[in-house]
Amino acid sequence: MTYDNLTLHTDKYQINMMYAHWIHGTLNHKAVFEVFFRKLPFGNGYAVFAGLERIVRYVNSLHFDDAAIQYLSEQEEQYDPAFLDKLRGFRFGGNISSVEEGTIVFPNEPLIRVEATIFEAQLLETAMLNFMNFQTLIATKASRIRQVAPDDTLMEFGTRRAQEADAAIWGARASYIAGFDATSNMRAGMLFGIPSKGTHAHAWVQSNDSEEIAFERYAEALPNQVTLLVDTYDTLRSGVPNAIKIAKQMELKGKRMGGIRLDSGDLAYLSKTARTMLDEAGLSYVVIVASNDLDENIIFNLKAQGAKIDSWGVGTQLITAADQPALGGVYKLVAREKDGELVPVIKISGNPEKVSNPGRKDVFRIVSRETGKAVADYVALTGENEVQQGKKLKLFDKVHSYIYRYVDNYDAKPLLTPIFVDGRQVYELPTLDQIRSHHQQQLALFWPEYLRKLNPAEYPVNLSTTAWELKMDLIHQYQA
Ligand SMILES: Nc1ncnc2c1ncn2[C@@H]1O[C@H](COP(=O)(O)OP(=O)(O)OP(=O)(O)O)[C@@H](O)[C@H]1O
Ligand SMILES: O=P(O)(O)OC[C@H]1O[C@H](OP(=O)(O)OP(=O)(O)O)[C@H](O)[C@@H]1O
Ligand SMILES: O=C(O)c1cccnc1
Repeated sequence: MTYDNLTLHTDKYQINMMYAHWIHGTLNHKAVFEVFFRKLPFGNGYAVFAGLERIVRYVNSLHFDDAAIQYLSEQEEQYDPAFLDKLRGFRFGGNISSVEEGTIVFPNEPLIRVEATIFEAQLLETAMLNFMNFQTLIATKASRIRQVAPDDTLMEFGTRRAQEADAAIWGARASYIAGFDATSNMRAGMLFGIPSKGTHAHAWVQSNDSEEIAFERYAEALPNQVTLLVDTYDTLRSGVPNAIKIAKQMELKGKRMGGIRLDSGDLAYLSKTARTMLDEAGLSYVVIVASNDLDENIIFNLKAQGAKIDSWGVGTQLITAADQPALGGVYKLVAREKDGELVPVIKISGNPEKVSNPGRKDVFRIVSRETGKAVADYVALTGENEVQQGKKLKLFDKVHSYIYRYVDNYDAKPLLTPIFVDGRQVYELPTLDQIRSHHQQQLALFWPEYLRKLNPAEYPVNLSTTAWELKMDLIHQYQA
């Protein structure tokens, strides 16, 4: 069965809560939800926000079609048929603001804000988190890999190991946002305009009578772009010498071999030796590609060992974010309509880190006018004007509030951009290349201490005094 409508791509409890609001006549009460995560993945110092394009497409496409209504009518909840009629007319009519894709983001700041009827806002939670959590996770992983190989070619090779087809293509896109150069996935290439690249598999060599014949025939078929996999039988004794032979034959025809690929064994030793062999044969233009369960740590290590690798194919570890396979982004109610007014709400938890920040908020990146570098992100309640007016701000530690400093002479860049207003898309989706360059500009805003891969400095995300006081007031109210 193929069924592309994502409206039921939600948890049942959302539908049940919508139903309960409908039953009690509270469905049109206004609600404000915010998306944020509490902990950075991979021990990284930042995350790379991604997923917005998918969210925009999803919100625009929301509608309960006949098949969805039929399915809902068969549930053990026995929803009232009048509720199902209500769903038939469902369209998202609220506001969504979001951080733009490629933006560097941090824990405990609002990344997406949804303001709508509780009925509408509740439906969106699951799918939005699904898209944002996965794509942000993969973009962050890709960014770490880019950091250790700033000048090399990075190819995303993960489709065969990805958690199914959507993860493969949206993961390829997230990797490209964060600085990968290409993907092996042709569908991702076609859908998103990501450059696609490929070498060949061991099967190509095995399906020919010899390695040399395999190389010759491959180079004949693809004379303008050929990278030969040299490790099927014996990398240094057979693969590299055969590749050199073919490269020389290509030169006679006025062609140049692209590269060789190493996919097993000691990649540092093999690449250095292969580089020497190629150079001695006058083939310094032939690049060395490596693959085989690579991640940022192995690549960093290989570079430290002096490996002569120009191009990296990274699959499993990237597309599955193997060392941390989920980002814990959440969708929390921060304000609701009560007696016709929007009032802030809080979620109390035994774990102090999980107590939510109440109230409808905005987030600003405070950039020093002296250095051009980001100083802190500042989370303020909507309507607080100090930050927009460039007034002196008090930045205090959220755990030890007696530790504080002041900033002035800054630019405050709002991170949340209006995407939907009254259900209408007001944001023009940028091209993928615009998103990539936005990401590069974002990186340039931060001191390297926040960006380093190992034990990065913690970038401050500060609550405004007013937002902090609101939180304390609500905590005290609940305790009383
Ligand atoms: N010089 C090196 N330093 C650190 N790690 C390396 C080095 N060379 C290769 N690796 C990594 O070591 C891991 C283990 O390689 P493994 O021994 O499985 O490769 P292999 O010999 O190709 O085996 P297989 O054929 O099963 O892939 C891989 O993730 C690979 O990227
Ligand atoms: O190692 P990853 O980072 O996941 O990158 C993708 C892997 O997929 C291929 O191996 P596979 O054994 O599936 O096929 P092959 O015959 O082409 O080597 C390729 O050779 C890479 O090793
Ligand atoms: O093109 C390649 O070399 C490739 C593509 C996908 C997976 N492994 C390798």
